[in-house]
Amino acid sequence: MAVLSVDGIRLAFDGVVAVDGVSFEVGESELFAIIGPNGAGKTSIFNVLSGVYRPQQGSVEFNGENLLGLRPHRIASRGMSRTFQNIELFSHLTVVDNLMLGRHNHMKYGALSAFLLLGRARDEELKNRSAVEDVIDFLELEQWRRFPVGLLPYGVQKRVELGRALAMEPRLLLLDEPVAGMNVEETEDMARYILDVREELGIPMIMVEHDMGLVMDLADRVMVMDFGRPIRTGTPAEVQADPDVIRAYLGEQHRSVAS
Ligand SMILES: Nc1ncnc2c1ncn2[C@@H]1O[C@H](COP(=O)(O)OP(=O)(O)OP(=O)(O)O)[C@@H](O)[C@H]1O
Repeated sequence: MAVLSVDGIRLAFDGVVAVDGVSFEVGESELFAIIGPNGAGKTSIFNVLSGVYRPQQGSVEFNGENLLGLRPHRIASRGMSRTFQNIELFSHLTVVDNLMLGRHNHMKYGALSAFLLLGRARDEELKNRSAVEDVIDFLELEQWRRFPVGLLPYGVQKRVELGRALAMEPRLLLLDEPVAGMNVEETEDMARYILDVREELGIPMIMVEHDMGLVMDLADRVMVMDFGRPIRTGTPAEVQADPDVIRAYLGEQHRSVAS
């Protein structure tokens, strides 16, 4: 069954068509990748899914519910969680505190009650702390937990951002260029964590990424975009063999990936 169904999305800004005729589905536990050259419309799709932009046409259903018109925080509270191309963490706060902020959707009680540890607020605080500890274990962040995020190596900061998204206990995870700017070792580490998210946590994901090796290794299916339109959706093998894709986008990269 599809977790997410996107049908016929069109998004334009004052005559500039960012996305047109985009339809796709993401299944349970599926890792769905969106690729395409700069300006192809990938980030715009994420912005439509997370409620930042409202498309002029089309529909988005998440677990059977229409999302169009909902504000970003409402969509997040339904279980759609996102990481960003440029890290969006509080650099002066520690790893633990940044992860706790990822729990805000699960917080009903105010900071004062939590501080005073009153009744249900205390139970909630304990539950949130325990969820954050699970994320720290899962992403092997123990040694960094008390460091301000801004002092950490870049690859670890990206991992903390994934952690913040996981702390929300998402039902769908949107990863916007999770390995951008990483060296080979950091990329391999991140690839392993992404696979663990799918295999151990069973969370479906949509990944926008320029690293073709990573996409072709990890994704179950890939949608290739060009000038705002999808030109092919299929398995990595199908996409890499498609003459339109090779012509429009992969070119030399395809041959080096395939060889
Ligand atoms: N807020 C906006 N106002 C006007 N035009 C926009 C806006 N956001 C995106 N666009 C345009 O929409 C098109 C698609 O942009 P988008 O950022 O979605 O592409 P992308 O595939 O994510 O690119 P990249 O790989 O560089 O991140 C581009 O022509 C871009 O200039």
